[in-house]
Amino acid sequence: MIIMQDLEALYQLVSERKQNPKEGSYTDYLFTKGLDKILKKVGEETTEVVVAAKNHDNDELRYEVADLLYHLMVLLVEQGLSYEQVKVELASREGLMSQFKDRPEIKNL
Ligand SMILES: N=c1c2ncn([C@@H]3O[C@H](COP(=O)(O)OP(=O)(O)OP(=O)(O)O)[C@@H](O)[C@H]3O)c2ncn1[C@@H]1O[C@H](COP(=O)(O)O)[C@@H](O)[C@H]1O
Repeated sequence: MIIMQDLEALYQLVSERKQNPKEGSYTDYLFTKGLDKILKKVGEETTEVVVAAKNHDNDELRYEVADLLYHLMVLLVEQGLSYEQVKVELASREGLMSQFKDRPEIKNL
């Protein structure tokens, strides 16, 4: 059993499923169904995160955030965007977040 220590490892596993489909794999099922199905799952899991947070249910929130992160990794692989590119984007924002009132819009940097 692989222990998913971070999102990079999860992304790699999902990516591997895309390259080498495995029968009975839920990830393979999503790729076979295609983008619309993946997007529906992202939307559904996002809503479940919102509801869990609204209900102050952190057990549920933990579970739903994990579901959402997994489905986001599937979306990245489907769209051909690497998790590394997301990390680079996050890194480019370092040091900007504390100046939230006067800082320029991230898209204008
Ligand atoms: N992290 C996850 C993960 N999180 C959630 N899920 C699946 O996401 C689905 C979400 O549940 P839902 O009830 O919303 O959906 P469903 O009713 O099962 O199916 P649909 O609504 O999509 O038709 C469940 O079937 C979960 O098993 C995941 N499936 C896989 N992974 C990881 O991906 C790896 C590879 O999985 P397989 O591709 O299945 O081998 C696993 O070892 C895990 O590490």
